[in-house]
Amino acid sequence: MGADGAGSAPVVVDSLVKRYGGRAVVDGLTFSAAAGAVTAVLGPNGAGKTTTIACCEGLRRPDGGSVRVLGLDPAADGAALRPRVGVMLQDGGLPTGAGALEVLRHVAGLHSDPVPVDDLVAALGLASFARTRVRRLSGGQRQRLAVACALVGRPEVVFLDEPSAGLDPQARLAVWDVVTQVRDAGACVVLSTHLMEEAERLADHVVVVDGGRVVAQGSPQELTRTESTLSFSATPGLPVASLQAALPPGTSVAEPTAGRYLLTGVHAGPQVAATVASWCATHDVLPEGLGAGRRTLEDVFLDLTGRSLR
Ligand SMILES: Nc1ncnc2c1ncn2[C@@H]1O[C@H](COP(=O)(O)OP(=O)(O)OP(=O)(O)O)[C@@H](O)[C@H]1O
Repeated sequence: MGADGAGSAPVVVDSLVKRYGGRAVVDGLTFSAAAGAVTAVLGPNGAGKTTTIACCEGLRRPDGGSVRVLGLDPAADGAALRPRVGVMLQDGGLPTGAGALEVLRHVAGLHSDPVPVDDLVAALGLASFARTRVRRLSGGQRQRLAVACALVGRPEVVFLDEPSAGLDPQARLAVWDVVTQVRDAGACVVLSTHLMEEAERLADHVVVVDGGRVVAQGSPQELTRTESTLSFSATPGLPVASLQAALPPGTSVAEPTAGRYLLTGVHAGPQVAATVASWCATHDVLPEGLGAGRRTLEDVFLDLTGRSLR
């Protein structure tokens, strides 16, 4: 979705560059995020996700390229965007002296048609710490409160920086449910994450970022689609050209990370598996985990960058 109709999308990031001390930590990043969809900016620590989201929120000024949110410049048009955009910062950014519910009520009061606070309290499990001061909340509690504050104003666009980082599995599911509801109500949700599962479960469009650049983007299905893939693990440094030569023409064999072998361009049927097993036997190699399967986003990232997301 996200890349289609980019000109009219609620969020359009075009060739964004952000430098710190002369180093481009965001280096020509382009993507757009559609209404009624979750767009996940997925990448490892330091990939530039927070910086990108901060530029979208108007908290950082781009050094190059442009960001448009609802057709406006977030760095210059903050006052016009504030009522229409929900923001959740990675460190919470909440007043620490007030009680959790007090903070949420206060934020709700800034909006003309807020979501009933009790609904968010129930959906995100905030009741048990409603009266606790923000500074005394655990990281996960603070995180859930920050998500509630980002959503309470029924924003047209929501930016969530690592919304479920540090949450226990139950709280994570609660956040995913709420985000899905907001998306289904028509909002444009942009979130950053390094959690593969979060991107796979939540996102309609995934922008895979590494070193401040987009290395791939598409729906999780598009990114992981492949007619057939066969993989196995074995001793690093096997002669892949020799294995490739033993397989049907069009097959390609790669070792994206040491000791992990990936076959693409071939129908991964029993014959191919048998050929791999036989080649391994000839080379005195035990192929562990030899099997066909859909690639995960983790595989995609690994294949594109040679590194793991975690
Ligand atoms: N204010 C700053 N001054 C200098 N360098 C910065 C600043 N903010 C971020 N960086 C650097 O920019 C790079 C990208 O950081 P960013 O926080 O955008 O990455 P990220 O993808 O969000 O990572 P994480 O998953 O760890 O939050 C990192 O190398 C970081 O150290």
